[in-house]
Amino acid sequence: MPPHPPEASGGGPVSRRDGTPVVLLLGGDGIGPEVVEAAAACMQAAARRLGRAIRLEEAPIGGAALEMGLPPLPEPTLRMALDADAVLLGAVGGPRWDGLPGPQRPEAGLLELRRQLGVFANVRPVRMFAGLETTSPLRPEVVAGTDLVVVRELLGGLYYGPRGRRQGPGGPVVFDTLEYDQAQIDRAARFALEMARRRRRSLTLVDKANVLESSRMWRERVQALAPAYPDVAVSFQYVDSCAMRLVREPRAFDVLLCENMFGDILSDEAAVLAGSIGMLPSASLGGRVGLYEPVHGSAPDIAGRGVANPIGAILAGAMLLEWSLGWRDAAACIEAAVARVLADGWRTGDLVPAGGPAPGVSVVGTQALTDRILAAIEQSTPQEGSSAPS
Ligand SMILES: NC(=O)c1ccc[n+]([C@@H]2O[C@H](COP(=O)([O-])OP(=O)(O)OC[C@H]3O[C@@H](n4cnc5c(N)ncnc54)[C@H](O)[C@@H]3O)[C@@H](O)[C@H]2O)c1
Ligand SMILES: CC(C)[C@H](C(=O)O)[C@@H](O)C(=O)O
Ligand SMILES: [Mg+2]
Repeated sequence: MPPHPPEASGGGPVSRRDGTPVVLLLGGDGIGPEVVEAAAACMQAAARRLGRAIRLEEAPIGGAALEMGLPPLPEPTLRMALDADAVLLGAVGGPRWDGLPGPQRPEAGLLELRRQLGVFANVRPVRMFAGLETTSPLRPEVVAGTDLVVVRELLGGLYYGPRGRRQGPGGPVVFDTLEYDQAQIDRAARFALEMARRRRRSLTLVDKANVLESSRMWRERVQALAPAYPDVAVSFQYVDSCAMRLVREPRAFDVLLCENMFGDILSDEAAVLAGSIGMLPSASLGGRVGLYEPVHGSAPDIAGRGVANPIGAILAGAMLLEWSLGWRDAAACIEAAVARVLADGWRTGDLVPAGGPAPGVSVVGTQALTDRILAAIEQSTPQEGSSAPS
């Protein structure tokens, strides 16, 4: 699925013309296009199973755009994203572009896209699927039953604060600034409290309030907002000890609310609880258009080999159907198909533990695993009570 110039697609919010939702696919770099192709096929199959349709468009971003002589977020790509009903992105970045200055790097395209879409709440569910317990390097009895969500603030903190270098009296000086205004904290905190209310009603604010002024303000604001959510148990945990507790007793957590950088780091750590980083999806919400991504990156070490785990992207596609299109039934269809295929023993290589695959497990590539999931979607029984708009 090579990206093509956005102009070629005709553009425009087709959903607003004929009722068919438009999903913009941004494959990006490395394994990004491989896993987005798998996720797009699953979204289409689930929609078809339920008698609906999606219109897919494609555009370049990141290194793929740079290779076309375009900036990392080309203007037509941004326009198509703003006009779409939802955006599914693979990953951006890779060693080929690591020498570029910050604003020209592929990653700058993704950060600008998030900012332009206004998606301040990044939801990263971490769930251990039944049957995968022995794939984690952690003990099965530790990871079994893990079911938590990292809510990562996505548009503030070190990622977007002033940064730079200057000459100081004793030599070069470098700075990155961690800055939040109260409104940014409040909207993320309310989002996480609402999410906790719909889950097991437990929220942990992850911070470094023993050192950072920013963290002290996050605590104050969560304490100020919590009384409006008397059904949610709110607790506070320093990020360093949270990193330890996450791998020691993951079932202690329900919703983890993090500022931007803490959430980035802890969600990659939490991937170990799900067996592999290739398993984790994410949804970036709260803005004009939802942005959905697997949590992993472009994995240059395995790109082009057809071995990437597509499940994180496929589950991100399911989140897209639920959160942006309101198709809970189609999302459930994909989630059940993934669970079924894993329970039947199908795995990509990243889910094989150091000692080798267990009896009954078959290790396959991206396409073969996707084909199994597609077959399971096609064989599924659509659930009652569709949440689809009629
Ligand atoms: N959202 C994004 O676009 C995003 C996220 C993270 C990193 N990146 C970029 O990706 C590049 C590589 O970063 P990295 O190596 O630190 O992280 P990474 O997530 O790409 O890879 C880390 C390790 O996990 C493995 N892995 C990742 N996804 C996998 C999958 N689906 N199936 C099987 N194995 C998988 C990789 O092979 C690698 O060994 C960098 O340029 C980075 O900036 C982009
Ligand atoms: C590629 C990078 C900018 C990105 C981030 O740090 O947000 C990635 O690590 C992620 O987790 O989506
Ligand atoms: Mg990350």
